Amino acid sequence: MFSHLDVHTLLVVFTVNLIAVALALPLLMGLKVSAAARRAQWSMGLQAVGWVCLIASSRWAGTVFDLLLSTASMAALSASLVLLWKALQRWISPRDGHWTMWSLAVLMPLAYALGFEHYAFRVGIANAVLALQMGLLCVELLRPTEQASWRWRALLALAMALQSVVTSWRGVLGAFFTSAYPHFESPHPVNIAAALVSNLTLLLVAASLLMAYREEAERQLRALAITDGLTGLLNRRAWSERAAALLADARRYGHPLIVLMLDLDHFKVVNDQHGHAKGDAALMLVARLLREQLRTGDLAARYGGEEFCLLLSHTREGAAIALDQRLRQTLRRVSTEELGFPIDYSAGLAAFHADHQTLDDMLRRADHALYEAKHAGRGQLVIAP
Ligand SMILES: Nc1nc2c(ncn2[C@@H]2O[C@H](COP(=O)(O)OP(=O)(O)OP(=O)(O)O)[C@@H](O)[C@H]2O)c(=O)[nH]1
Repeated sequence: MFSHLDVHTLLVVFTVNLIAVALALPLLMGLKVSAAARRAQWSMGLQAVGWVCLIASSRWAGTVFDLLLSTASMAALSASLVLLWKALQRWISPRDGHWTMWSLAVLMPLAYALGFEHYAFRVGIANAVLALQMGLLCVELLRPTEQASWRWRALLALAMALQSVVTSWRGVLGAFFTSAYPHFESPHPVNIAAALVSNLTLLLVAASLLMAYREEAERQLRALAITDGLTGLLNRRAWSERAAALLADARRYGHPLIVLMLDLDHFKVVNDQHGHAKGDAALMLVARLLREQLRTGDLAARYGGEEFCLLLSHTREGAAIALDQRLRQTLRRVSTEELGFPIDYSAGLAAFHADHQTLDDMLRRADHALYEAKHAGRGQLVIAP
């Protein structure tokens, strides 16, 4: 059915489409994108360079240009898969393994160039390594993860699996049936099928990369909506929603729970004496220390300008007082070391102890205790009755 198709034309069409996709991605995504999206863009760009070099190499078959261009092509194709791997690491979740991918991308073109005179060897090894890299990408994509939707992962995995199969076929033909596949444009049915599959998988890859990029942008927007821009802590609204849910759990299961409100002391003086930038640095430092000191499950928010609010779940008064002391000492020491002046805060603590209490009740009690701490001379914790 496909025997009248011409491999050279199919591969040229594929390469033209590949160039179009490589140019369209930065246009559609923009140039100021995340590291993952940038790597995906470069991956398609390198793949296009690889195919242009490979097709150009056939013009100078058997010459030194053939050696140079086809080796460059193998290097570019293999490196493009490494970049795709690195994009996936960010989009799916960080996982080691890029050293294996990089080693393959360095060793394969080297072996290809050194064994250039031995067609069966170089075609076999190049296609085997490319197919292996695609297979590894496919496995990585199919690994269960909560972080990325299965739709684009499945689409990209399908593309990688198909491409890996046809690339292995090419390798087997080149290595063991050399007379049937004397060059990469040979009109062998397997080669025609491979060229058709490449055109199909290009579409799948482009679509899934755009879906992955959109998903990442949506995730970033959602994160922006719930976090404070300066400190990266939860903002007041997000904290209140999550705190209300934790409070409902505490009420249902009878867990102890604490609300702790912190307000930095004499912060206006910090801004006036050291400048607004140092004031911002102080707020970021407090946020960093809170992140370091709190347990998973606790919630920290920047509640107002220089006010922070903590919800400590499964925590009794004694443990909260110990946390306050630890945090206060660390803040005094680290602010002196890093900012050049000490920072302290006043705090109000409210423990959950009455079944009918709402989050607003606890916040009111904590706020009142904080007010008393300020009036009692600052730099201290007051426990609400
Ligand atoms: N640098 C910086 N300063 C902020 C930010 N938000 C609020 N502030 C400052 O925090 C200061 C709060 O001042 P006040 O409410 O008078 O409180 P204070 O000086 O800390 O005094 P006490 O709370 O009574 O100890 C103001 O000078 C605000 O400009 C911010 O995002 N960055």
